Amino acid sequence: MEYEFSHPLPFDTGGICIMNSHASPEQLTKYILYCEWLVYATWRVVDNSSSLKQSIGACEKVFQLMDLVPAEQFHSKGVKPQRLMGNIQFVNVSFHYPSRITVPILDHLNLSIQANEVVAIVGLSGTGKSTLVNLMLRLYQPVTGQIYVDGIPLEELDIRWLRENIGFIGQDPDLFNMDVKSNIKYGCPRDVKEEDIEWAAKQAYVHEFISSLPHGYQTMVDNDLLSGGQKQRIAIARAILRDPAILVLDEATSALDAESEHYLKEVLHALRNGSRSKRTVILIAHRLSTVKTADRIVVMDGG
Ligand SMILES: Nc1ncnc2c1ncn2[C@@H]1O[C@H](COP(=O)(O)OP(=O)(O)OP(=O)(O)O)[C@@H](O)[C@H]1O
Repeated sequence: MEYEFSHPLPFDTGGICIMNSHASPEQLTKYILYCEWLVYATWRVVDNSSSLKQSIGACEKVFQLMDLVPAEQFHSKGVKPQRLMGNIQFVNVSFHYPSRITVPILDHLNLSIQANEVVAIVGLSGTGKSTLVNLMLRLYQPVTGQIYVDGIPLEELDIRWLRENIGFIGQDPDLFNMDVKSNIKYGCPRDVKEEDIEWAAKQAYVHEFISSLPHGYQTMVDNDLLSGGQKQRIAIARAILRDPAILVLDEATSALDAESEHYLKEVLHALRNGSRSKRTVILIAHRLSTVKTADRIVVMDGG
């Protein structure tokens, strides 16, 4: 609006100046153009000022986050054994979430998982299957009891080292908006070759699917382009590539079609029998077909 109304003023004053021989037509043209640019620039600045204010607000939040001191557990420099074998022991573990202290989730749980064992954890919804994994990843501390990994109490281990050695694949893993190869490589701390990426994809039974994409491993993907089962298999390949001693897989409760269910069964079979890929596998299972592939089934019932 202001931009449109700016025209009459320079024309009127300019016209008077030309008639009085105070300015030439060329000077008037320049003057009008400069006025237009000035008004246009001012108008754009005013127009963008609200988003500028929003950006300043967002920056403040980012700087506040950057100033936060990391939690105490990330400072601790615990034990970093040469190699993780993958033995896990829960001894008399009881737990309730800090926000719901009156609701016990685990009550004196004892569970021993041997290295290279494939254990399926089953149970009704809300019985504490994911909580078990949360405790193992040290996202929470048991209220009483102790968790041991290879015989070492969990809190004595370096937390970064521990988490680097545990691969976790959630029910609905996220893919990043980049090509499949980079998605599989993401977070891998060592240098990997193309063959390693393909090997991991083959282990996760997703190589054929990736090869059928228009640009194979170079195809750009994101969360919305692939099905839940395809995303989970790519996430399994990502986890396998890191070669963790312990792999935790939370099987999707929904959105897993028959084909993906079949593939998942094959993946578990490969993880159990593949010579290069021996590791402890904990499967939070929701389907009988996948449970059958496990060495042992643990039933969670009332903590
Ligand atoms: N962060 C949390 N804070 C408080 N309560 C929680 C939290 N996470 C889970 N719970 C509660 O703890 C109980 C056990 O939850 P958990 O997710 O471990 O069960 P689950 O067996 O894995 O369930 P599902 O099969 O549905 O995934 C539930 O009652 C849940 O509501």
